[in-house]
Amino acid sequence: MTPDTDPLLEVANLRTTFDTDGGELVAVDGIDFSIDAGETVCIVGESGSGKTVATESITRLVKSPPATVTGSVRFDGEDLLEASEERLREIRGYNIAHIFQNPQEAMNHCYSVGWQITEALTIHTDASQEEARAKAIDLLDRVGIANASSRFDDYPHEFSGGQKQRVMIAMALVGDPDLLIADEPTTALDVTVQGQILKLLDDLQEEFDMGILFVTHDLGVVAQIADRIVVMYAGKVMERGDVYDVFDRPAHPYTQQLLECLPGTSDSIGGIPGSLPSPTDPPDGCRFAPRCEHAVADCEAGGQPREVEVRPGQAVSCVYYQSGYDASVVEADTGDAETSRGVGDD
Ligand SMILES: Nc1ncnc2c1ncn2[C@@H]1O[C@H](COP(=O)(O)OP(=O)(O)OP(=O)(O)O)[C@@H](O)[C@H]1O
Ligand code: NI
Repeated sequence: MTPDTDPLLEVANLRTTFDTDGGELVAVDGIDFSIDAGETVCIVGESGSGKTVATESITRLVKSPPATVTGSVRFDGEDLLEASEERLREIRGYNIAHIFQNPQEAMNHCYSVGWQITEALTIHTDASQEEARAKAIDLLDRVGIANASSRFDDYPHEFSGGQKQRVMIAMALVGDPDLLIADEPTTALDVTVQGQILKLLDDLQEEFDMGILFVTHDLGVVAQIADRIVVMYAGKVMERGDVYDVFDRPAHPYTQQLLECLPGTSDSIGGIPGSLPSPTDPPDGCRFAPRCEHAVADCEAGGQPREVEVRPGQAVSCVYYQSGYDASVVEADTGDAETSRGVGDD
């Protein structure tokens, strides 16, 4: 357990909206989460839940306008939403690194990968070209690019998809970031390469004591890497907690359904019935209520239910956990055979 120190990143009441022709689109609607050094937090949720917008709001990568970002994002004691654009550029190049879902888009085709990796280092530190080159080659080697020194001057198109993703990781890690934000970094890759990259992130995390914020809708990946999990739905947090607790005893019906849709389980085909509500016109009450088999009238009134802690560190935003309701109605039957692992001494 981490001692009682401030988290590395503390996001509070983060709200990101876009001005669209259809009106104000609320992509992220007042969410909170934190990450400690050395910890991996996964944000999960269906497509369109606001995962990417939330993570890109942290260093204000979302374009403004049309985006408006409010709330607070404290990183190492500094509020990034108050920081100047110049300061943010410095932070992005050095303290908080991003790996984007699509390496094609994030890389510049006109420059060699070596140049692209070293650029951040030469801009943000007083490293010489030679030092930067040596570090880049070391990183390329460590992310598993064979013959790294001879590939330094190759251009992006000379690398396969999996290699490009590794190059992206090298690029992200060159400044020894304190926080790595990885948005579906392995989705496009085959399972073997995906496994290698997850292992690599894990190794590097241990070495650098990096915090990792990892976005995915693949709960299999979450199971491999997460310490804690934040379940997002339609711009809101539905549930959060230690990954073992949430997987063993998911409290929110949405989390339960997500877990039932894991590949290999009986309901995995087709996903959760229904679709996300309109982000320009979200429903009253719990955002998930229109798709929830347990919903009662109170689920469809007021705002998203306030979060209730169901066990230390695990909190859920569901009417059934409010006073006057019987949470056993929604409590998951996770099937003891599948989760026979002993619940620790928490
Ligand atoms: N630049 C933008 N302008 C307007 N709306 C946007 C913009 N970027 C994202 N959105 C909207 O914000 C909502 C959240 O999108 P976001 O990309 O964060 O979802 P996500 O959870 O990352 O989904 P996925 O799993 O598909 O990546 C969606 O309704 C999306 O259409
Ligand atoms: Ni996304």
